[in-house]
Amino acid sequence: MFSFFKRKPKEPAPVPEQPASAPAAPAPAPAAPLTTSPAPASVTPAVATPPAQDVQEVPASAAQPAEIVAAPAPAPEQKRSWLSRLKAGLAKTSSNLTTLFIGARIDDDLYDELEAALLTSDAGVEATLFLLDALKKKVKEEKLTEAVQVKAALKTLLIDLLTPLQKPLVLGQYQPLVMMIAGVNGAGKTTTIGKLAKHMQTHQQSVVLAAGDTFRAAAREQLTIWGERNDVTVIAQESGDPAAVAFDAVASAKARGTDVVMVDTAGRLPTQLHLMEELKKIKRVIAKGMDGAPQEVLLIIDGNTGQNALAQVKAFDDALQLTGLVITKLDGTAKGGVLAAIAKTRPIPVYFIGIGEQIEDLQPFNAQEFVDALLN
Ligand SMILES: Nc1nc2c(ncn2[C@@H]2O[C@H](COP(=O)(O)OP(=O)(O)OP(=O)(O)O)[C@@H](O)[C@H]2O)c(=O)[nH]1
Repeated sequence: MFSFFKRKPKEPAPVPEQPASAPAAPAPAPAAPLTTSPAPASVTPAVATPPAQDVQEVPASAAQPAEIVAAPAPAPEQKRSWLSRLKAGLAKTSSNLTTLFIGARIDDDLYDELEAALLTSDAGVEATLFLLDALKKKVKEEKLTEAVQVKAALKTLLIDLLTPLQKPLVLGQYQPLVMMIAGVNGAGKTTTIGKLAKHMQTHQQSVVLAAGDTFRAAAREQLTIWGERNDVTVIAQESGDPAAVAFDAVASAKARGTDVVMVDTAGRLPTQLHLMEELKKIKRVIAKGMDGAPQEVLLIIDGNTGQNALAQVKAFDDALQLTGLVITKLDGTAKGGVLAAIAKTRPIPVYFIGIGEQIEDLQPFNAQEFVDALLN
């Protein structure tokens, strides 16, 4: 049910036929500029792959007016299945946050319990205090008297807090779109790349992968085998310069007119400064291969990491200027509140969340769905 948006060229407005004697038709109004306002969360693929000679390094939007067209809505049963799996995945975080409302009176004890529950869910001090303050104000202003109303008010506040994180990953804006993927060891980088590549393929996007995890030969082999099985070109090198692998992948995509390049990188801790420098170098070298690339720099975060995730976001963002996050392994974690911490402290778009190992377990982040699953 992965929802995509398609960017397609705008049809020129039809010019009505004029009789020879009629005054000249007025010049057509200039095409509306491509909207940059956030559309509903999703990945956004684009126009069909152009032939290699048409490959451009400027945004397609600059060359050709385009519009974003929503993909057809998913079948209701697929949507239900995702929502119920999301709910099941978030059950641990959810039970901490919801049981305290059962039969509760609205008093200091309730607020204390809620504070403890939010902190336990790793919402962090800043977001927790912000939510509690706003909630107390709302309870007073709206004269709420029932715990269930307080819970509903919390839901509204949480949706408001998380909605700025909801942003689509736009595909088709660049040829190719170059995505660099970073994160600590085991966060789910390679798995996420695989899932995204499959989703993109089903939406007629050609993909090339750069096996930039040159530390582990096994990682390179794993990606190469995966690519062979799934008909995705994988650029890998025996020798270990991840920046060179990324550069080659971009060159290959430009030559072949491939839509998307995803550059895998080896896992590293933000405290390993020389490895963070290596990431910066990979980014610089990609830019030498294509002006403005990588247009997307994603950090993959293990949802079980809790507050440490925030430290990761800050460190990787400082080093790489992240454009998006993917939060994996939200299934089975009690720390799903970390999204609130991110929203309050470093609101970088969360393009996708993962709740399992299957392809369909990675979906665009939707604040309303997420909070519904958390607080219902
Ligand atoms: N339960 C669960 N497991 C996941 C999810 N995403 C990834 N995994 C698992 O997490 C493990 C690590 O995933 P990888 O994709 O290898 O992680 P990585 O970041 O590439 O790891 P390194 O290459 O070691 O840095 C694998 O067993 C994945 O199947 C998820 O959303 N839920």
